[in-house]
Amino acid sequence: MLPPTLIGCSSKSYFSAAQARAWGPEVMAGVADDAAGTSGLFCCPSFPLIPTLLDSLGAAGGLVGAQDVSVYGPGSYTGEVSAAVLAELGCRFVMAGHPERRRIFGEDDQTVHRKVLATAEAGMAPIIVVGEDVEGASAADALNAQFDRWLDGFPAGAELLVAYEPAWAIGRPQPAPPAHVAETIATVRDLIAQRDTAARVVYGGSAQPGTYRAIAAAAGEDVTGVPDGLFMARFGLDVANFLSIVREVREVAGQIGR
Ligand SMILES: O=C(CO)COP(=O)(O)O
Repeated sequence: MLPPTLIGCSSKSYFSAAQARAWGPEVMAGVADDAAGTSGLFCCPSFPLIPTLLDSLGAAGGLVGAQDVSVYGPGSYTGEVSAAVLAELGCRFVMAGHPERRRIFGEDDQTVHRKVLATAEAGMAPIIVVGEDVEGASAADALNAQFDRWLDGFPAGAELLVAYEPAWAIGRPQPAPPAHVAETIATVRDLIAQRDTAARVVYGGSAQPGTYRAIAAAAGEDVTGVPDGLFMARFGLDVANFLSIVREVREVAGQIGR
């Protein structure tokens, strides 16, 4: 079962090798005095930087994931990285369905679905990045379609991390409005409850200091609207920023008994 609170950073293709070498140990030092330590902290770096993060954050109890995976198993697929080798290295997660993969690299639902199944079959947890592409479009409609198409045949009881990341809120100065996030996280939990998966849900899309507290405030009494953590890119690259988000999420999650 995944940790109850998950706070992660996808470094996309931002990190240099030197930055990746520094990030893990600096994050570990920053949580050394925290009872929760590295529990639930994760990083999804680019492929060549995975061993670096496994040797630091991964060896200290944090989790490491890949940003992509081949739809094929090991074999004659030049340039591809199989789920088997990611699992062998020690990855716990593989991302699938990110709007950048769909928009820039043309990945369709079938490709996302194959990557989700390849990840689960190799014993890792897919991070499905779900959400509406256009501001104002129905999040529930988008989520229903993505859950149906991407999780068809998903193994019963397998681990899954759902990242609600509305495409229009990624790479912006501010995240999606907290009330919208809280409402949609509750919808994600409904969809999860309809399936036999051991899933957690996080919010991503310009997530930054203040985001988690604001979502929790917007959710109010209905704590089903509060995600199990956050998934950053830009605002997680800087260790001081990442650590301040870790402290905030842990404090607020503790207040609602997570
Ligand atoms: O795409 C993201 C994580 O997958 C989020 O990106 P930003 O945090 O830079 O908006």
